[in-house]
Amino acid sequence: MRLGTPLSPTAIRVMLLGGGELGKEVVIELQRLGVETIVVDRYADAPAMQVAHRSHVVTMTDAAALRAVIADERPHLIVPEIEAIATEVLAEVEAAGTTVIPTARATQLTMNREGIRRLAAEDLGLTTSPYAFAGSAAELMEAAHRIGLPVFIKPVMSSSGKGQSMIDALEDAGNAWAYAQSAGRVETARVIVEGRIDFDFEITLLTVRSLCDGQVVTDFCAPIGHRQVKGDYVESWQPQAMSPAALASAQDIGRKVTDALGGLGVFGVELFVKGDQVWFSEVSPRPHDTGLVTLTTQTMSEFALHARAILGLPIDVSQRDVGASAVIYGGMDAVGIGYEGVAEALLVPTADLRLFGKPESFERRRMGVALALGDTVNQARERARDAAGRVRPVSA
Ligand SMILES: Nc1ncnc2c1ncn2[C@@H]1O[C@H](COP(=O)(O)OP(=O)(O)OP(=O)(O)O)[C@@H](O)[C@H]1O
Ligand SMILES: NCC(=O)N[C@@H]1O[C@H](COP(=O)([O-])[O-])[C@@H](O)[C@H]1O
Ligand SMILES: [Mg+2]
Repeated sequence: MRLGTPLSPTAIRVMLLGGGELGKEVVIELQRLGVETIVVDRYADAPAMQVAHRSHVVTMTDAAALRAVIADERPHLIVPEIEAIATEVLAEVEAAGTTVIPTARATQLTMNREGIRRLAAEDLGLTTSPYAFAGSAAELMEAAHRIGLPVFIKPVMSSSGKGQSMIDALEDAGNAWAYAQSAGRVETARVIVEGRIDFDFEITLLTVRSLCDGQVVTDFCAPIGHRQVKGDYVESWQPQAMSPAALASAQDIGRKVTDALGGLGVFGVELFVKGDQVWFSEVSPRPHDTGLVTLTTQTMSEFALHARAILGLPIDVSQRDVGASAVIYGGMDAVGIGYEGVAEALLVPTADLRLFGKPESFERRRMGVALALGDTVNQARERARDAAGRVRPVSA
């Protein structure tokens, strides 16, 4: 693809659907290459909007509204950034000649847990947790009984743990159903019920499909370990030590899943690991929140890798340093909050920060992240947690 000058007839226009913290870093990388960037999200002043050429506030689950903004902007590339988009519109625009990253089909399959789970387990034969889908509280209870407790319940369309719960008694099925209905990213009366995998650790295997001499090649970043609380990541580190057999198996799964989804760009392949055994959990067809750590550990962060790969440019997945990330939550429901303790946080050796600039804080909304390096993963984790803990969100 020939790059051009933004805001001129030669411009390459990239539209992000979703403008959170992950999209913000992708936009910054695209800006560095002189790409014209347009960000669409459900609310004004989303992080990526603040660094893009233009932005639009659109209900992206509304097919007509999404169609209209795409027709208006005529982007060359559409980059979905969040799990709440009317994906049928992406299939339409792809058929009409616009590139969807990685592909419209991949976004359709991954936006709904049912699509990706059936592809992985039933078509590709990958090992996953036992699972069933339920469309009512009664079906949920029946599925939980069949799979065996404890089970995880998640809305089929959700992310960052929204609407997710774990139950270890059948009488809690009704509450889990109600919670899933109330808190998913999109209203859908369907949940996945998954048996619990008793893993030693879980990883994100960032897998990149890029062009090399006109051929698609697959590269893997070093595995990223992470810790989740209430279905949301709170800490990540790179590399996660694992046996050669488990790593080979993880890469084999990563390759199979991303080959099946196709297209170009970064994928976050989520895997559970116990000894040499690896289970596929899910995959994001875009940069992954746990991959924020690559902002400090890799030669090219996952965001730079995504920007380069989708433009058909060469990439380098090498890791330079051992590092970690720790999430900074808002800790309060308030608009336009302040951040104290930033100087103290940056006094932690090697520490760096990203404050996303989200206009509104919620108790459990991710507002920033601390990054740090170390001689060991443990040292990097301690530093990142220390730095994150020194940042104190305060109301206006
Ligand atoms: N079947 C399972 N067995 C054990 N742990 C699980 C299972 N399913 C989910 N978890 C735990 O919950 C976390 C979140 O689950 P999952 O990734 O499916 O949710 P999500 O809403 O898509 O989150 P995100 O958008 O952050 O990836 C997992 O990373 C894992 O820690
Ligand atoms: N696990 C997926 C993930 O981390 N997605 C990231 O969070 C944003 C939404 O945040 P918000 O809910 O605070 O608006 C998304 O836009 C994306 O950047
Ligand atoms: Mg996940």
